[in-house]
Amino acid sequence: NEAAVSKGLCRVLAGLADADTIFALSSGHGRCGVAVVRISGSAAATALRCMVGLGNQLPPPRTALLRSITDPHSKEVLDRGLVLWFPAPHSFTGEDSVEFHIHGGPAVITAVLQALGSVPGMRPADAGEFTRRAFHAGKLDLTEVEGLGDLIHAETEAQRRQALRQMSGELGRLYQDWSHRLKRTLAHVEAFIDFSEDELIEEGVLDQVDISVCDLQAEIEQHLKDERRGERLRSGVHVVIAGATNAGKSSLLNTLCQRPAAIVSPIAGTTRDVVESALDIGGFPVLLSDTAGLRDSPDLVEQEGVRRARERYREGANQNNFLTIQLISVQFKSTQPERNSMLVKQDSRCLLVLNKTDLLPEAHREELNLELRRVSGLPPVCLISCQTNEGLKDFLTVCGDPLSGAPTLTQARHRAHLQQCVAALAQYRQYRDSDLALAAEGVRLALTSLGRITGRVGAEEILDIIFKDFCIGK
Ligand SMILES: Nc1nc2c(c(=O)[nH]1)N(C=O)[C@@H](CNc1ccc(C(=O)N[C@@H](CCC(=O)O)C(=O)O)cc1)CN2
Ligand SMILES: Nc1nc2c(ncn2[C@@H]2O[C@H](COP(=O)(O)OP(=O)(O)OP(=O)(O)O)[C@@H](O)[C@H]2O)c(=O)[nH]1
Repeated sequence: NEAAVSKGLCRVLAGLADADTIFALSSGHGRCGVAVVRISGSAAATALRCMVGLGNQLPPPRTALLRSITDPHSKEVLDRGLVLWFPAPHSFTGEDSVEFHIHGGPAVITAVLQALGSVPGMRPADAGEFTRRAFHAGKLDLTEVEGLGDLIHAETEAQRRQALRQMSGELGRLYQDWSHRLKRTLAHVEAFIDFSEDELIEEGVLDQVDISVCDLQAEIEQHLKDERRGERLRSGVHVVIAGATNAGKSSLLNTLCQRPAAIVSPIAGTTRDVVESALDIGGFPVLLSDTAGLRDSPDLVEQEGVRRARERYREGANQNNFLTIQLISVQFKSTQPERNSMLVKQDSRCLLVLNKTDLLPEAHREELNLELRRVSGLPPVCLISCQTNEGLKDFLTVCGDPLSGAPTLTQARHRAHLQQCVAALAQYRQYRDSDLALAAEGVRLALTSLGRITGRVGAEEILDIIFKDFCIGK
């Protein structure tokens, strides 16, 4: 009972906290031309009235006015800036909101924030609190909130595009559509359970349900089969260049990052340390590593380099955002160690690239390509030359894996819920003939899993996780 009381108390306190009016600097910190201070909550109008001379009226909604902004107590003018009034519910948060667009000097910002803090009922916002309020007001679903968070962190074009699509509700709509279909399906199953004995409902209804469940499961499974492209784009890809000594690994790194980051020399075994460079390849954020060429060497320093290279491949084997470029020189045939240096485990996350094509007569290319496939068992082979830059464009296209039209899964969280959804649909199919109540429960579970993605179910527990990456003022 005590626990219940304290839980209730917490909820009341949380309710009170939510009733606060919050304010924050929404533009970035540091000197800037214009800074935006946002205010949201029931006291927003009060703050506006006591800091801006407006007479008796509030300004027309969503219209910028140039006004003096004053301290509510001393009446001193703090700045002259633009003032906007967004009455509820037509604001970002859905609450009464005000914006001050002021000059970006640190002293101006501090003075305005201090003045706001002195207005009763106002407090500084926590990180992500404006967006949290927008979520609670139903302005955004969780996938849109996540999209917004990603947009703020986006560093490359492809990241920006993916985040914007998600923020605009593309992914949310897909999950919402699946939810609606499942709800209809569940209604049919429940109707069948309730009414079939009275023969008020025909047998065919369940066949229809079977088809819907099957179709949906297939669609979700297809959506899951994306090789985690969306997630990779979100978090970036780690690419390691592997291969024998002198294959041209350092040359490739230098060509891609357009600066002499790694030492290139005709002496085999030049690279020892792992050399890293952050790149933007076709909009994908990529961390590229050059490693020591794999070979047995009596040189102690080179042995350490080879050990570090192997360690890097091993680390990568367990990460899903890891790609290996297996680089091979066209001269590989003549050198047995090159063959030995090929990575043992080769899969779709390993790209076979053939370097130094400038040394290869045109007529020999196809032959070599075939030979390579035979030796490596890998399908796509890119042919490039770091000397002439031939083939690099095609190589980047293959690497860049540009975004296709369909909305992509972007978060491991979504994947987990979708997998639960598929498992629950399988439960329907398993019990459909033996125990229809249990089968219906499967459909209900599947619906719950989908609801968790958009935050219609059990949002509170994950809100804190999502918002921890948000900045203050967002
Ligand atoms: N100055 C300023 N710029 C900004 C924001 C902001 O809050 N302030 N944003 C903050 O993220 C982004 C824009 N997002 C916004 C989203 C919704 C509404 C809004 O007022 N929505 C109302 C009315 C919609 C309409 O008129 O169509 C609503 O949803 O009811 C405002 C900004 C980026 N730029
Ligand atoms: N002709 C030709 N030579 C190349 C090409 N790419 C690299 N080379 C030369 O091949 C030699 C080895 O290049 P590196 O980039 O140092 O090779 P690496 O794989 O990093 O070598 P290690 O550090 O020994 O593992 C250098 O002399 C390069 O100039 C190419 O496309 N064509």
